[in-house]
Parts: sequence; C-alpha cells; structure tokens
Amino acid sequence: MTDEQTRLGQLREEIDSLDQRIMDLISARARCAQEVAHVKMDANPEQDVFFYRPEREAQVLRRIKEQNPGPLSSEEMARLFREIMSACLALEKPMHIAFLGPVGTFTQAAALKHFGHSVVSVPLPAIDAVFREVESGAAHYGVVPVENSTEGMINHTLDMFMSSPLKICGEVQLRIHHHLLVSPKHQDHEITRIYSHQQSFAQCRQWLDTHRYGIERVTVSSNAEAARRAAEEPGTAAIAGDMAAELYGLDVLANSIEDRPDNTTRFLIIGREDVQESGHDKSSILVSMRNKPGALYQLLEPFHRHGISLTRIETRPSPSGTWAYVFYIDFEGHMDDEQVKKVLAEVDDEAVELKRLGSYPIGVL
Ligand SMILES: O=C(O)C(=O)C[C@]1(C(=O)O)C=C[C@@H](O)C=C1
Repeated sequence: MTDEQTRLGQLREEIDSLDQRIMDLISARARCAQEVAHVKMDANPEQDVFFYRPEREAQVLRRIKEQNPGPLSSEEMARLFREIMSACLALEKPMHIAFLGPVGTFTQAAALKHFGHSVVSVPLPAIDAVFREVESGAAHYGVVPVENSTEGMINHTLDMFMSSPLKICGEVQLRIHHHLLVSPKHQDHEITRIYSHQQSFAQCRQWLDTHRYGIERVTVSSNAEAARRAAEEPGTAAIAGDMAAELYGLDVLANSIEDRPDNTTRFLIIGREDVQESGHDKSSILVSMRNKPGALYQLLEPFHRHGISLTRIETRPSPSGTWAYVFYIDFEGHMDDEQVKKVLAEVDDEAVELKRLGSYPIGVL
C-alpha cells in the first residue's frame, strides 16, 4: 500500500465516524422538533397550530452564520442548516408553498432557498392566483417577486396588498443569473429566435444588442416556458436560469449574460398570520394621504423624529377615487417595538388609511 493509500484510508475512516455522529445528532434534533410539535398542539388543542415559526428560523440561521468556525463559508453552513430545519419542520407538518410558476422559475428557486427542499412547492400561473391560494388556505404560504435591482418594482405584487388580507411573513433575495440556452438536439441549427420573459430581456438588453443583434426576441409568460419552447423548436434559444436549463435538458451557450453583475430579485413570503419579533426585523405598511401640500413630509417626519430607518418608499396610483395616492413603505423594526407603535399611531392620525402589511425577519440567506 502506498503512503497516499494509507493516509486516504485513515481520513475516510475518520469521515465515516464523523458522518455517523452527524447522523445521530441530526436524528436527535429531528426528535426534538417532533416533541416541539406536540407541545404546540397541546397548547392549542382547538385552534389552527402554526408550526412554521419564521422568527425562530431566522434566529437559528443568524446564530449559525455568526458562530460558523469555517472552513465552510457562513452562507454554505446556513444553507445546510436550512435544509436540516426544513426536514425537521416537515416532520411537524408538511408545508405547501404556492409560487409564481411554472416549475423551473426563479420564484421556485427563491421558495426553495427560503423554505428548504422538504416542502411541497405548488406552481400557479399568476401573482393573484398565488394570493388566492394562500387566502383560501389551500397553501400555507406563498412566494411572489416584488422587486428587481435592474428593473425596479413589480407593481402587480404591490397592488395586490391593497385588497388582500394576507400578511408579509418574510423576504428572500436571489442573485439572478441568466444564460443563453439551446437544446443539444438542435445544435446544428442557426438561432433565428430567442424566447424569454419580458423582465429577463430587459435585464440582458445590452448583452443581446452586442452579441445577438438582429435576432428576433419573443416574449413569453416565464423563463421556464421559454426553456420549454427552446427544447422543442429547432432554431430557437431561451434566456433562463439554471433550474429551467436543468429541467428541460438545455446546454448553456453563454453564461451569466445579465447586464449588471449584481442583478438580484427580492421575493416576499405571504401568509395568513403575524410573525413575532426575531430581533432584526423589517415592517411594511400601505398609507394613503390626503392630496394636500406637505402630505409626504407629514407622513415621513415621525419616522425621522423617532429614529426609524426607512428602507423603501414607493408611490402607487390609488385603486379608487377616494385615495389620492398610496405609499408603500418598508422600514426597519417590528410593529411590536414601542418606537414603531408611536410612529404608526401618529401616521394613523394623519392618514386617510393605514394598512399594516406585517413585520418579518430581515432576510438571512
Ligand atoms: O422552534 C420551533 O418552534 C420549531 O418548530 C423547531 C424548528 C427547528 O427545526 O429548529 C422547526 C420549524 C420552525 O419553523 C422553527 C424551528
């Protein structure tokens, strides 16, 4: 036996014994989660029990990132624990997560990043269908895109909150990499048409103008649909992400063709109940003010006075004549914080309407 073989043999024995210990520990953790489920059910025998606790999950993942000794990166370590918690939660209650489909979209990737892979993810054809699925109780939570760093807000999502009773329970960000994809079956054909979603075309506009100028661009309902078509039609390509490429067996002709290297989409988790404080939270509200001079100043001044940081403010047209304009505002803090309560009481006094959309942990992953 060579020195290399001897050393490899020793290290593999060590890995086997560590794997055994890891497995025993994960099993002990899973039994603990089962016990937690019993405690929750015993405490609420008559009611709907909420097994999923976003604030607790955020605390666990934050602690893992802070205490990670390396050499794995904190992101990688948190991702592993994300999957362990996902499997533990599935033992308590299998979760159904509605997302803006079809299968293979970035929204599905975001849903799995946030909840882990032990959930049942349910594709729906439109943003309002995701809201309805959660409102009716058919899904426990929903995942919808709300903003892209290149293309701005997804107004349809914002507008849904004006009429929906759902709460925002979380947020997750996803780095969006678009690829130019072709089917290996059609490699001999010259590409005369590219399919993609309108947002993806917008995010890759400069690259397309430089590298594929003059080729017909056809907008379809999703990147996954673009990939499906490219898989079937000779002479076509798709712009889509890794999940869609894998799902439809496409080859990457050009990698990461998005114009901005930091191209990121933010998604919201929507649900039916409020989330407790996690210690590092954000809140969202919708406010309509009377159309009078200084209205916006009056709305924002209490945030400044009480030292609450605004992270976003968007203006949307009012859905009815009675609302002059509607502001969608995100700020740091939880609605149970004393300072936040004071600000919202003042805003409420001045506003035509104030709708609390929810407080939720600032995205960890
Ligand atoms: O602490 C809880 O309430 C649990 O149910 C346990 C646990 C976990 O595995 O750590 C599982 C699911 C919840 O979403 C949060 C945490």
